[in-house]
Amino acid sequence: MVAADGDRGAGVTVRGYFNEDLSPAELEHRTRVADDLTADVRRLVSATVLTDTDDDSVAEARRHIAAATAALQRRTLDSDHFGIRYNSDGSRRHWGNAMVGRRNPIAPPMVLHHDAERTWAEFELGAQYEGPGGLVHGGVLACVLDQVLGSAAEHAGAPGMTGTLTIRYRRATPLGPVRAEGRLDRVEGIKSYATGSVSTADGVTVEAEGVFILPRWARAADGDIRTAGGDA
Ligand SMILES: CCCCCCCC/C=C\CCCCCCCC(=O)SCCNC(=O)CCNC(=O)[C@H](O)C(C)(C)COP(=O)(O)OP(=O)(O)OC[C@H]1O[C@@H](n2cnc3c(N)ncnc32)[C@H](O)[C@@H]1OP(=O)(O)O
Repeated sequence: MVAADGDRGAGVTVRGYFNEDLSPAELEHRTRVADDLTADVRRLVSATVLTDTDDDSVAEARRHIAAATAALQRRTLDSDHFGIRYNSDGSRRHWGNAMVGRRNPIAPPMVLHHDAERTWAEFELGAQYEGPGGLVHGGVLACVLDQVLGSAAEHAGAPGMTGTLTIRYRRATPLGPVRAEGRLDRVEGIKSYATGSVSTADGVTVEAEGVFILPRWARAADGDIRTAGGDA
C-alpha cells in the first residue's frame, strides 16, 4: 500500500491515502457514529431548505448549530480532507466522498450495489438537490452518474479518473426516488469505457457515457492501489 500523501519516488506523489488499521470492533463503532451523525445533519440540511418558521425559531436553531459545530471541532482530522483510509487487508473507507461518503451529509447518500455486470443504487434526491422548480439539478445528476460509472469501472477491475463524461438529459427528473446504474463496456489499455443511466418509476431520464483513465501516478504505483480490496 502507498503511504499517506507520500512521495512514491520518481516524483510521484499520491495524496489522500491514509493507512489507518482499525479493529473490526472500532470500525463498527465508528460506522455507527458516522451514520447517525450524518443522518442528523442531512435532516438539518433538508429542514433548512424547507423551513417556514418564524425569525425567533431560526435564531434559536442557529445558536444550536453554532454549538454543534463547536462540539465537532473540538478535535478534527490532521488533514483537510477525509481521503481514502484503508486497513492493511485492503478494505477502504471513502467517507468524505461527495456522492457516497458515509460521513458526508452532502452525499445523497447513494449506497452502491454490484453484481457481475452492473453497479446500481436506489435512493432519494430531495429538496436540497433542486435545479429547475421541483426537478433535480442537472449537475447533481452528472455527479451521480460520474460516481456510478466510475465505481462500475472500478468494481470491474479497471478503475480510473474521469477523463470525459458525456451526459444526455432526455427528460426532466422530478425530485424524489431515483435509480442510477452503470456498467463497464470495454477496456482499451489504461482507458475504461462505461455507460449508464438515471431512471424514475416513469423510465430513463438521463443517459451517460464515461471514459475513465488510469492516471500516470497509478500506473507508477505498481498496482498497489488498483488491487486494493472492498469498501467498508
Ligand atoms: C488503483 C488506482 C486508482 C486510480 C485512480 C482511480 C481514482 C478513482 C477510483 C475509483 C473511482 C470511484 C468512482 C469515482 C467517481 C468519480 C471520479 C472522479 O471524480 S475523478 C475526478 C475528475 N477527473 C479528474 O480530475 C481527471 C483530471 N485529469 C487527469 O488527471 C488526467 O488528465 C488524466 C488522468 C485523465 C489523464 O492524464 P495522464 O497523464 O494519466 O494520461 P495521458 O498520458 O495524458 O493520456 C493517456 C491517454 O488518455 C487519453 N486522454 C487523456 N485525457 C483524456 C480525456 N480527458 N478524455 C479521454 N481521453 C483522454 C490520452 O489521449 C491518451 O490516450 P492515448 O494513449 O494517446 O490513446
